[in-house]
Amino acid sequence: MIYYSLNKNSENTSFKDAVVKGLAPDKGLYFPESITPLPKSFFDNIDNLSYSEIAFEAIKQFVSPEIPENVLKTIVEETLSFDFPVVQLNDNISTLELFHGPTMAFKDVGARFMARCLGYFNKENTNEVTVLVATSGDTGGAVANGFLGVKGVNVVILYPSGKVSDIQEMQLTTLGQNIKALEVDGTFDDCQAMVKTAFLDESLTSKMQLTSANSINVARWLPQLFYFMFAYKQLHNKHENIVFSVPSGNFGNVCAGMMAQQLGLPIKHFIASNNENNVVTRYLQSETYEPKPSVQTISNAMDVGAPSNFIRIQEIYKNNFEGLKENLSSYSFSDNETREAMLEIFNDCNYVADPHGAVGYLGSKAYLKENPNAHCVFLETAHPTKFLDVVEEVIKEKQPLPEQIQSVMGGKKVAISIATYEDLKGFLLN
Ligand SMILES: Cc1ncc(COP(=O)(O)O)c(C=O)c1O
Ligand SMILES: N[C@@H](CCOP(=O)(O)O)C(=O)O
Repeated sequence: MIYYSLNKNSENTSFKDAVVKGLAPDKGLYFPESITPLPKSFFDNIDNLSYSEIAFEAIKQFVSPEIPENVLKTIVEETLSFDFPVVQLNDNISTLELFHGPTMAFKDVGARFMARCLGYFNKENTNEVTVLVATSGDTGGAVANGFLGVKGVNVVILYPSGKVSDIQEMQLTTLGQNIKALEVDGTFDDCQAMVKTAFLDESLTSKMQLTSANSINVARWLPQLFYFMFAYKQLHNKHENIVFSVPSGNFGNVCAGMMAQQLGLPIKHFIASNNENNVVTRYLQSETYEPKPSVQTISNAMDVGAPSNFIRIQEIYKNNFEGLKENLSSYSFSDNETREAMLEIFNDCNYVADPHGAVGYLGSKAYLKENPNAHCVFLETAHPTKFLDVVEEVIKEKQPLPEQIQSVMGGKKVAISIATYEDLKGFLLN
């Protein structure tokens, strides 16, 4: 597949180069040159396909010819070694649980897929690659886990000090080996801006090969389209009019859902469910795109003021505002509403949701008021115990800790404090 830069000021490139570079030289995100829908028979036959078979068919065109089919099969099978169950909460609302991987958030699939692609491309390369990651909570842990011990790859994670949960912080600061954590005096947007600046800094890029493991990177972002296909497989015999409510921050996940739809997946509509960081909710109301500094919320991984992937969404819709509005609704909710939703889901559905999933639930309810015939699936993007304080305080019940969470408890935090881009540069050069 050929990829082009959305800033339209760099040369087109291959999948391999897009993965190894992360961001185009003109600072644009890469986007595939074409999307060929899968045949109708693929969707008609989806009941007979395993998750790995679905994923293989769905991603093949985006990674070939650089990743041969036999290698891709192995990458996909290794990536998807856990479950993605849909749980029905009532007649109109289900949740797709995306937290059964090693770090218990939906980032595990993209991180594992990308680590394997980079490992494959790096096999014969003796040069080391430095993977820079900005995280508001979950990407950092997933990338740390996915890339731990990968030969020739150094990972540097930037996270906003005091703005991630305790468990998220342990997941990204305690592993050691080739994983380094930088605790930034700032917000997630500051971390993301520093990472993007580093890619453009020739005094760095002339000395080291930098890439990104944020959804900037197509190998991290595109595998997220699998989720929507996995949910469809589980639901299409029971429900028509499937609508996905995606708790959104950097907008990679909902944009990946739109890619699944471009491949032919019959999705009726998307809902981008936001916390108070609601640049896209405001855009759909006013047609004015006005990023603002992020505010801190209990759904911290969505505390993003300037979402990276919105430009990819604009590209899918060719900047047609009305076309986008037909396919995407967006709502924004306060922390109080989120807490009330967590309690309602617990009392009415006997289900424990995390704050991000609860925002997705609220988006489903808001949409259903106007569209009562839809079946809404909100993505449960992280396990509730990653946000133990908030969850236990709201539902007033102790939660058992899954093995994946227990395994990082009590680890020794190692992180270097930084405040400016110059600090980051100094760290990388040393
Ligand atoms: C738990 C959780 N939910 C939702 C999101 C938002 O996803 P996206 O950035 O793809 O919009 C994130 C962060 O990416 C997250 O970690
Ligand atoms: N919410 C994310 C922010 C980064 O998103 P990404 O999908 O671009 O990596 C996080 O948890 O770090």
